[in-house]
Amino acid sequence: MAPAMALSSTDSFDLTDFVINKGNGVKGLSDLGIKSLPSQYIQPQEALINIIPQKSIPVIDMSNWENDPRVAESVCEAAEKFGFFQLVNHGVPLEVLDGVKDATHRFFGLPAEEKRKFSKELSSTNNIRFGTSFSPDAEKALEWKDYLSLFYVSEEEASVLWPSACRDEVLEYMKKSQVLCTKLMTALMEKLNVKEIDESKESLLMGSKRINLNYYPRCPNPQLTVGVGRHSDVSSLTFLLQDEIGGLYVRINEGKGDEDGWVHVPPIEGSLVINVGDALQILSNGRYKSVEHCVIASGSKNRISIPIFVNPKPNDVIGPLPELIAAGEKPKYKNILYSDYVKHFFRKAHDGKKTVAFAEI
Ligand SMILES: CC(C)(COP(=O)(O)OP(=O)(O)OC[C@H]1O[C@@H](n2cnc3c(N)ncnc32)[C@H](O)[C@@H]1OP(=O)(O)O)[C@@H](O)C(=O)NCCC(=O)NCCSC(=O)/C=C/c1ccc(O)cc1
Ligand SMILES: O=C(O)CCC(=O)C(=O)O
Ligand SMILES: [Fe+2]
Repeated sequence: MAPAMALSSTDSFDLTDFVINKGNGVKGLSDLGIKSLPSQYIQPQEALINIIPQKSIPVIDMSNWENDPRVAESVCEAAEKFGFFQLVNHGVPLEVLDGVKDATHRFFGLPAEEKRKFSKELSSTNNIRFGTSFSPDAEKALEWKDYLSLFYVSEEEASVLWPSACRDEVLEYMKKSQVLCTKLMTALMEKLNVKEIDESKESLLMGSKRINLNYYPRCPNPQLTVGVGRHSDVSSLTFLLQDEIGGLYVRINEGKGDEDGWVHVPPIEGSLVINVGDALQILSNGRYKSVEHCVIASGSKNRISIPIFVNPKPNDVIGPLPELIAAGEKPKYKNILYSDYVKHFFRKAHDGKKTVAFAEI
């Protein structure tokens, strides 16, 4: 490791150049051994959260999925009430989960010049992007996170273009989680009286996938910044694999008096965290909740997480499902081209639940 450094505003060190342009990311900063947080990462006070220690999101054991309908019922209930739950005994092999976690460390352990080949500026395709923070051009304060984002098109494209340090393990994880994805979507749809997932529904619910590898290095003054600011996902469902460090917080009882606050999602070995995204909130006409969440940085450990965002296809038009409107529900959202919705999300800084207002009637 490089000798410990103190960066201050008087140093001639060009942080943007080092972190963003040269591809060192916040991992590069952390590896320098800096002793205090650079001012660019200091978040305004309102970004920091009120934590409720005694509450949690549901943990659902899927062992009896096939012969006990109460398991599917509890998934639907959790998606309605919390928008977030953890699954254990979900059927995705533990070796596959360990494999993709190792691969994530392998990718971020590459030299900056290697990772930078996948940056927006140098990548040969928009479907692959290595970056830092969320939307550095639009943010008042940067976020303490590096990422690799992979939009899945085909095995062929992945085998040619994805980084070899993580490609095989990422593909295996995506493949092995598909059965679980179909099970959950089928149950969530049945509860809405949508009996069959035909080709067009399949496209709307799970027509495209993006996987992100997130790296949150050890941070000096972690309480002054965020790993990821408050946001809701724009997916239909997100499958999140986190390591043993912790730091993910979910909002509960939004705006409902003094219970309003944030609960920790404790790491459970072998579990997957599932959350509803904006697309499913819109499709279900607000029945399933896409809930705000954020990540607090760690002062002592390097954390990784690996979300699979299961989405509509970019060219799908999303809006409340026709079955719900036919049953007499008043639509709460307009029909909107999904790629327009996603572009709107990516072009601004994280701003809690505000993205969905873009689709509200
Ligand atoms: C609109 C997409 C994303 C890109 O299409 P494109 O034709 O390549 O469009 P652009 O290259 O013009 O990208 C639009 C904007 O999004 C930005 N962007 C393009 N991918 C990215 C990218 N992975 N990352 C962060 N900016 C990007 C991109 O930089 C650009 O911003 P700007 O340069 O300011 O105009 C297109 O692939 C699409 O419709 N995909 C649909 C499936 C999809 O990706 N769904 C999103 C699931 S991701 C999700 O739910 C949550 C993600 C998330 C991620 C980080 C968090 O901190 C929190 C949450
Ligand atoms: O790192 C985590 O636990 C969550 C990350 C997240 O919310 C996201 O990538 O959308
Ligand atoms: Fe998220």
